[in-house]
Amino acid sequence: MTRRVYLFVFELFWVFRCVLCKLMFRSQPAEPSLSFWIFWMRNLRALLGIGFLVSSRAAATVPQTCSLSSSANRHNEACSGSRSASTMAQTIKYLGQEEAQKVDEELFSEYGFSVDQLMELAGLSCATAITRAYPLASLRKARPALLVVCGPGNNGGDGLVCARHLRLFGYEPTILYPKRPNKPLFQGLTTQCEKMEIPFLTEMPEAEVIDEAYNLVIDAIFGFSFKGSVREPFGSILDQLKKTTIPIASIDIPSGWDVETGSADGLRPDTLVSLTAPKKSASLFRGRYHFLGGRFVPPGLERKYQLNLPHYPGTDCVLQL
Ligand SMILES: NC(=O)C1=CN([C@@H]2O[C@H](COP(=O)(O)OP(=O)(O)OC[C@H]3O[C@@H](n4cnc5c(N)ncnc54)[C@H](OP(=O)(O)O)[C@@H]3O)[C@@H](O)[C@H]2O)[C@H](O)CC1
Ligand SMILES: [K+]
Repeated sequence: MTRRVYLFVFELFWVFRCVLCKLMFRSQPAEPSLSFWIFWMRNLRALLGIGFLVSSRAAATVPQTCSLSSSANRHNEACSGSRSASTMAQTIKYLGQEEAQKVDEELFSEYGFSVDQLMELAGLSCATAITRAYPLASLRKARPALLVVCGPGNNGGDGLVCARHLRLFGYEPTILYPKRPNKPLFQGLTTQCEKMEIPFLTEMPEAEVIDEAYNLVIDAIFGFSFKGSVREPFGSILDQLKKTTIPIASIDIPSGWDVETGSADGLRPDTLVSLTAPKKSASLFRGRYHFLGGRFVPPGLERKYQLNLPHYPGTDCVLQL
């Protein structure tokens, strides 16, 4: 925060200096030159800086249920692209349900990707985001235990991949996978997790048991194809999750939320990892960490849907918005 204030003061000083120069020397050329554009871009940046400061202050007043770690922010500040990523978050397109499904279909039909390929990248992004927001050293329980709750669609598949990578990163995930599709892709992902010695629960524990046993819940129940009111067994599962007090990290959409309009009495995740591009309901997310993952969008597709994705720093597969 202090660093942001210094940056802001510096930028304000820079703009005043430019304005003064303009007034004294009237040096603006008749044809807009590069320096003219830089001058106005700087002005715009400082104005956005004001908005940024105001909004981060507002976010600091949102009540938090957990104070695990600020390392996600520290990582972000260490990355050269971090500040521009925060500013650019305002220009990223937030997708409606139909549009998200169209982008997804096009990735397979027009761009030649397979589901398991993208699921692997999506799940890896989610696991990486978890390591940023909840590093092993910050966990409060003696064991780095996490609960991953997986649903019947591809969001659940992302959860299985995420669990496998988290296991390799030194966490101890346990999976609840109550409705398993009869498809080779999901059967393979389940076998991989079993071979990684990740335990599977046979039923959803009570909220108090979850709070006692785990540091974090990863919500991979529903993604962008969720519709209508929640059917069992997921209604009871979500009821327990709403009662837990440990942080929840949701993959793509907080489960049970309408993809576009959210849910007034739904889950209140601490972290959201939006995949490909945030969905409309993500604008209602009030948790601490919003990440973008799924760094696989070809430029033609990004242009077609005007996604305005921010630049991921270096080789990172995830970016904090
Ligand atoms: N391009 C990308 O960004 C990628 C994202 N991925 C992930 O995929 C999901 C979207 O996956 P999809 O399978 O289309 O949808 P869901 O995961 O949301 O699951 C749909 C199933 O959920 C059940 N469902 C739907 N509504 C309800 C309800 N009201 N109550 C209970 N159950 C519900 C339904 O299953 P049934 O068996 O009951 O028919 C749906 O079939 C996206 O969000 C990302 O996480 C990919 O991994 C990679 C590409
Ligand atoms: K989810």
